[in-house]
Amino acid sequence: MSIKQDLNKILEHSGSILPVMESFYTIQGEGFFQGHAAYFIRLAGCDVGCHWCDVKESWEIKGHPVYSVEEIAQAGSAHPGRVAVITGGEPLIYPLEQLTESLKKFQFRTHIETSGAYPLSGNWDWICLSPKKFKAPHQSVIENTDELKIIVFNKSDFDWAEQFARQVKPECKLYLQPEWSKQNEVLPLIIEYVKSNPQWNISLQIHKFMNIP
Ligand SMILES: C[S@@+](CC[C@H](N)C(=O)[O-])C[C@H]1O[C@@H](n2cnc3c(N)ncnc32)[C@H](O)[C@@H]1O
Ligand SMILES: Nc1nc2[nH]cc(C(=O)O)c2c(=O)[nH]1
Ligand code: SF4
Ligand SMILES: [Mg+2]
Repeated sequence: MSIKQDLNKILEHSGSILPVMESFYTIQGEGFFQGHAAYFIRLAGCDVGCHWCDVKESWEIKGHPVYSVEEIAQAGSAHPGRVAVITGGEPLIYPLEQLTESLKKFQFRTHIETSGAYPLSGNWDWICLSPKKFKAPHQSVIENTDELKIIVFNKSDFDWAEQFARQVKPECKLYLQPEWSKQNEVLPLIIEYVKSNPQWNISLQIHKFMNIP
């Protein structure tokens, strides 16, 4: 079955059940909450197709177990941290109201990592938008973004980043994150860019340096 057919089967349940590739209690390695303990829930399924995606195993829905939103939230509640980060895959391919409602019942703060390629759903304490050239982000996500995180693959990405910086709300945090395999090449450019444009910050994927999930 194609991802579309697998997706439609899940969508019949209106977000009460979701496919989970993995979940883990770790340290947020990126962006504004970098260094904070957080419970990550990685939903399966993405059709954005970034060629440099560091979790391509998350693209397919098939083969990943499906759980109720209560089971998903309950599993995380065993840990002392009270930040839940929903990532993927592209989490917004699913309606996420029921998941965020369940997480709130367990006193979680709800954070999302998204490309914004689908309309916003769910009740979020923090929205991190990492827009992609391969599928443009929805206005509903852009206007509610708390943190804009641009992946820098080459020097043309700085102008591209500024297009989004103009669209987010004024208090939105701005981050430039090197594409992992291009780090040696682009990090010096990012450093110079941030020194000249101090409204931007650098985000490195510190979990990869610490060898943690
Ligand atoms: C795997 S994605 C999942 C969430 C969502 N699909 C998205 O792209 O925002 C999680 C974060 O990792 C970033 N990311 C993915 N591959 C990367 C890479 N090779 N280097 C740096 N960041 C990467 C994404 O841009 C996103 O901010
Ligand atoms: N530690 C850690 N921090 C992260 N921040 C965003 C991640 C993601 O894949 O969404 C991620 C991840 O995979 N691990
Ligand atoms: S949108 Fe996110 S999960 Fe999907 S391919 Fe791009 S980086 Fe990977
Ligand atoms: Mg990751």
